[in-house]
Amino acid sequence: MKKITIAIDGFSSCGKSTMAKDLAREVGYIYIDSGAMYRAVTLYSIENGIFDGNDIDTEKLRKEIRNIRISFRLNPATGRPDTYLNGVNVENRIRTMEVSSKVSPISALDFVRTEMVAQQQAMGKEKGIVMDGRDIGTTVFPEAELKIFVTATPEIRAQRRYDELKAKGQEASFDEILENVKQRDYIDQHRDVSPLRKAEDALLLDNTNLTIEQQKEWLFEQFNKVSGIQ
Ligand SMILES: Nc1ncnc2c1ncn2[C@@H]1O[C@H](COP(=O)(O)OP(=O)(O)OP(=O)(O)O)[C@@H](O)[C@H]1O
Ligand SMILES: Nc1ccn([C@@H]2O[C@H](COP(=O)(O)O)[C@@H](O)[C@H]2O)c(=O)n1
Repeated sequence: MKKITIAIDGFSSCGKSTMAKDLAREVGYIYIDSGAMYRAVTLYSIENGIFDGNDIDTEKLRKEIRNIRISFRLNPATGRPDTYLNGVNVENRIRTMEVSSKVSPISALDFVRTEMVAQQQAMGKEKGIVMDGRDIGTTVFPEAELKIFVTATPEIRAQRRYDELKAKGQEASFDEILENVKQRDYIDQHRDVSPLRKAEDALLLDNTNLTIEQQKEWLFEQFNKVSGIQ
């Protein structure tokens, strides 16, 4: 069967990567978490003096952006890809609240997006890829054969993230997570370059009242419909 490109976009913490990873594993496609790439640039910026409080030294980052290499390698223990920043595994460090609170302003910078989109398009040039993010169906792969746009209420998304952090034994505040989810949604939707929006030809999935199993089943159905006619 001919391989296709699958773009899964949507609001923060709504289950995009959960669906994308499951589908990619089942059908033998590559899975790329594009949000992890923006998070890695943010971590680099925090650790290399690009932030002064919340102020960003954009000129310094502009000079250094071409030297920021992001890659993914399968972690045999989790069966999922870990994120590497210039060869170092940063999977855990990019998931902190500090990175979450600084990532949206970094990802609004045009030169950051140009570099990330180029790296993402290179990763997907052979097709057979599931990529999730905010602009995959609109900018990175506008020709993707299957596009999904996922949403759920902010409260349910914050609750899911809160439960996840608690299950990992990490300190978490529901209110802080909810505020971060809402803030990122706002910045992501209102930035000038590639704002978060549903591509006209994307299928809308509101998974507020769906279980992980139900949304997985729905995605498989869409995949089978589209890949069957390629
Ligand atoms: N339908 C669902 N019901 C309950 N929990 C879910 C559902 N879908 C995903 N989750 C859980 O919600 C949390 C967030 O999911 P996930 O990381 O897949 O979201 P995301 O959209 O990729 O987030 P981000 O925007 O931060 O990359 C995870 O703990 C996941 O297990
Ligand atoms: N294609 C994308 C993906 C992500 N972003 C930005 O990164 C932030 C973190 O992404 P998560 O998927 O890990 O939540 C997100 O809030 C966006 O600001 C992006 O701009 N484009």
